[in-house]
Amino acid sequence: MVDENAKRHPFIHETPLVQGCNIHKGFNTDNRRIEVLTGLNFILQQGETVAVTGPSGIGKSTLLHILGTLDRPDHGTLLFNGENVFRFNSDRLAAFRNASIGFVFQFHHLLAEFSALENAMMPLLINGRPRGEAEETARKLLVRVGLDNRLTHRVNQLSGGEQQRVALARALVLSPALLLADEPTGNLDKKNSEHVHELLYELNRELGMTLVVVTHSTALAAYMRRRVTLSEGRLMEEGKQE
Ligand SMILES: Nc1ncnc2c1ncn2[C@@H]1O[C@H](COP(=O)(O)OP(=O)(O)OP(=O)(O)O)[C@@H](O)[C@H]1O
Repeated sequence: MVDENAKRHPFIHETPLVQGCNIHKGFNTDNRRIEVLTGLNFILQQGETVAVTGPSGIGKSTLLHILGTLDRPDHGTLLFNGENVFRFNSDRLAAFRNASIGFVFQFHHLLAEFSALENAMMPLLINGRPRGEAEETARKLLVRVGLDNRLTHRVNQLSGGEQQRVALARALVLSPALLLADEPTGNLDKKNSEHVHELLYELNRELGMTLVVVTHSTALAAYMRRRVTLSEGRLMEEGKQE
């Protein structure tokens, strides 16, 4: 269907997936306050891939936690599909986060005593999906990330790279609109890192989720179509690549 408004105003785009307006965040430490984010403005379009880089301690994880709605800004608004999510009550915010945002962190918080399949199924079961459906969805994603032969291995029997791929499958089972990754390959060797970089790239192409990756790795940043650097509390755009 043709959007009449878009036809009249071709320069008006659809509502962005995420819009951050004047985001401020600081912390009180001992008897001192540090201002980490000092007025961030950004837009994340549906399906785009963004690398966030910047020196250690500059606030990259802080930004990712706010994007993931795990932490609130001191000032400013975060809109998802035009909705101010920090106005949701805590139950609605938790349900929104569960359904819309996937997380892949360096320390992936998998349950070591459970199998790869059980870990990947977990978000679906928590979401109330029937066990059979949860198992099938999780199995498909684990096969997709190359773990066909590791489905019933316990997490503590898997290599670091394999564990990170389980974490990736788990983050994607609910088809989130936004996938947030914080140093997803920070503890992996070169070969395993490269595999996870390729997977992130390919899964974004196949599934169309928006992907934001915080990384010190120039190799991983190079896979993202957009790169931004956090510097002195602000975001600087580094350029685009198609
Ligand atoms: N809960 C907190 N309480 C106090 N200070 C905090 C808290 N969380 C983060 N900080 C401080 O805020 C600053 C930004 O931290 P953040 O973890 O976001 O940096 P980063 O850019 O992700 O660093 P790295 O690349 O080393 O992981 C740091 O100086 C950190 O010590």
